[in-house]
Parts: sequence; structure tokens; C-alpha cells
Amino acid sequence: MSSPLIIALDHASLEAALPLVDQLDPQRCRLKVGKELFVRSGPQALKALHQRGFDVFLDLKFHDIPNTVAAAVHAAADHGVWMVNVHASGGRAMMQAARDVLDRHALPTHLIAVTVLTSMNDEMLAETGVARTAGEQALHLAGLARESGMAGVVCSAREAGDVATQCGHDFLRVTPGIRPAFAQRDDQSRVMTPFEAMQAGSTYLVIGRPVTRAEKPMAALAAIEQELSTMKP
Ligand SMILES: O=C(O)c1cc(=O)[nH]c(=O)n1[C@@H]1O[C@H](COP(=O)(O)O)[C@@H](O)[C@H]1O
Repeated sequence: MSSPLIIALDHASLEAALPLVDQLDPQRCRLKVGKELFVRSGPQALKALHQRGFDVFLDLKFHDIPNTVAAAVHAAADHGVWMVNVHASGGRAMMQAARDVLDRHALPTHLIAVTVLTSMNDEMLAETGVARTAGEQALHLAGLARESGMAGVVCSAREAGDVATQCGHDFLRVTPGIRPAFAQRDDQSRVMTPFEAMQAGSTYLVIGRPVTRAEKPMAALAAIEQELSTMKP
């Protein structure tokens, strides 16, 4: 499956997500299950999406002591998800523990780390005590994630090129904060259009509301695919 698109199913429950899911095609996109959907519908949601043939990114952004995070990542991978994430700011020992548990059990799930949330800007980050700019901090955490055995990072598309240069092109750059020209910015700060994001070095684009809240979600998805099809190979 060569599409870089991951559709974020930020729906209240599996029942609420299925009308959209049943219009989507596993050849055209992967799906992301986040906190609200998982807290309401749990592993049942993963099972329903897997049964329909989708690769699933379970986005629970684990951030806790190493033992707890490793156990949670193990549980996620046991559900057969394609990708799972932790917060890079949880540190080296936490990320390594998560990596080790997957290696010990030979689980193929891609393990990636969130750098700096795409909703954050430099001022918000400064309030948390981080003096670096969001871009600098994302790059710093990407380096730590790479050293800690992560397969890639979640970052904004604005940082994707620098991450690829620093960490290598095989290191995944999963980029939310994607806003096509027709969409609102919502609560995202560090945004780019789908075309710009791919040009900037993203591996995968995470897109939620511009598709899921569109009046015609399938038309919005088709418009994004059309935008990407104009890219030179
Ligand atoms: O890990 C994520 O997926 C994530 C990281 C991040 O830094 N920013 C971010 O927006 N996300 C997720 O990506 C999705 C973006 O959704 P939209 O803003 O609706 O396109 C949401 O499900 C967020 O939880």
C-alpha cells in the first residue's frame, strides 16, 4: 500500500466511526485510532478495522515509567496494530524498554515517538520550561528517539526534512497538523498543506478533521489525493 495517508478517526465510538470507515478503502489510506475512540470502544474497534483490511495506527501516546510503557506497548502490539507511539519526552530508558519488549516477543509493530505536539508553538513550549524553539526541540527529541531504537517520530511537516537529514531517510516522519487549503487550522499550530508536507519530507500524513468533519468526507479525501498526484516522483 503506497498511499502516505493516515486518516485520524477521532470519533466518539466505533459506531460513530463506521459510516466513514465503510466508505474508505484500505488501498487508499491507513486509519488512526486515538484516545476517545479507544477509551469508548476499546480493542473491539481495532478488531473491526482489522477485519475490514485496514492497517491501524494506535495513537495512545504512552508516557509513563519504563516498565508501564513497555507493558502497554506490548499489549498494543498483541492486538496486531501496524503502528504505536510513545512520547519521546518520556526519555531514553522508557523508549528503550518499549523497543526491547517488541524485540523480545518478535512483534513487527512500528514503534515511533512523538516529539513536540503540532498544536504547540514556541511560546507554549517556553511555558513548559523548554527554552528551545519547537523546531529545535523536535529535532533534539528525534535524535534521542533514533538512538533509543524508535522506527521514527511524529513531528510537524515543518521539521520533517531536518529529521530526515539528521536521522536518515529510513527513519519515519509521521506528520499531523496537515491542513489543505480548503480546511480550517482548528487547534493546530505548526501546519502545512498535504503537498507541502510531502515535499518537505514527510513519510506519512495524519489527517483528521479536514476529512472527517468535511461536509463530504470522500470528496475531501479525493481532493487531497488529487493535490498529491501533482507531485513529481
Ligand atoms: O500522535 C499524533 O497522531 C498527533 C501528534 C501531534 O503532534 N499532533 C496531532 O495532531 N496528532 C494527532 O493527529 C490528529 C490530527 O487531527 P486533525 O487536527 O483533525 O487533522 C489527531 O488525532 C491528533 O491526536
